Amino acid sequence: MTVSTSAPTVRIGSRKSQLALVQTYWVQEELQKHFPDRQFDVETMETQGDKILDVALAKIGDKGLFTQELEDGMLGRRTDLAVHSLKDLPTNLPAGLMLGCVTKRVNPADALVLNAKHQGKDLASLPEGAVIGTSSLRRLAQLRYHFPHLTFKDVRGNVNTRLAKLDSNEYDAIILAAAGLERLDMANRIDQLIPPEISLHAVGQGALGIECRDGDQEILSLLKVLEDEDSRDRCLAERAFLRQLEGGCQVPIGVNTHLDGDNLTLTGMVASLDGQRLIKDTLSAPRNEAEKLGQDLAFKLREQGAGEILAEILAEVGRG
Ligand SMILES: NCc1[nH]cc(CCC(=O)O)c1CC(=O)O
Repeated sequence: MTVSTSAPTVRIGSRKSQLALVQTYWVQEELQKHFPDRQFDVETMETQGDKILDVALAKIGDKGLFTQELEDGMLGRRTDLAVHSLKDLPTNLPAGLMLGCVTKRVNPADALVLNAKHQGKDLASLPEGAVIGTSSLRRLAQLRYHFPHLTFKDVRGNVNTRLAKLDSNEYDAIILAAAGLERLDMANRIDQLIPPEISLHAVGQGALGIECRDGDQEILSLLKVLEDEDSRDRCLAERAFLRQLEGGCQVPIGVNTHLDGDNLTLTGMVASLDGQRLIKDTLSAPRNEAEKLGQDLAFKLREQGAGEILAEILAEVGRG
């Protein structure tokens, strides 16, 4: 005789933006496919980052702006896991929570999206003074360094809002993550994929990070089916690099990683806001030392002056 025990419903927290929902429904569907006897519900929440749209992101800093309400849900046991774009998940999580899973990464590169009047152009061939929309200090610093003929202007809002501003001629072009456009089925809007020699991507860009209560074995065993080991090891190295450098505010830090068998290579850079100075280096290590690799590269960049650049930015942006 079998006793039927009905396992509790698994509650998944998500932001409400279209991209967040696409990502969360994908996770829900995958979990449902692997565990047809379990029930998976989605609970949407609005985060601070969704509400504050009139202040430049760089000025707000990055203390869980897009994650805190979702984290409160898990700590208060109203939800069991939260789906994030990994790049929005701070490298230090609140006590009681952990990064439970990193999913298979899609293209981590940034993409140039042009206003229709510039069709066929790229970053190098855009006219002098063309206005590029980006709210990321990382994109700003690297693109200024390589393309001093361009001008840059902050752009906020979700992906659809930013595209609407571009199309209404507020900008000549904007920079977005290729991953977000792909997931929203708008890869056709990509005019140029920006190669790593020009701009290193954000830590964790293109992967989803699933957060859960620390040591929640039941949820962790479900999440195992979504884990991609290559993406995880690359992202762990990237996150350790950022954690070791970060002074508590959003700073121009970019990375690139690749795996060659078990050998993991990490390239990282720190740039000044004016794009005048850019410190960049590369290190490799066995993949099972991913986090140590990230830390070691951070120390290497500090030896080359990254600390001074970061201190200047902290002073400039006015937060610690
Ligand atoms: N901070 C916004 C954000 N967070 C994640 C993505 C895109 C998806 C990803 O990088 O995984 C975006 C939009 C963008 O940068 O264009």
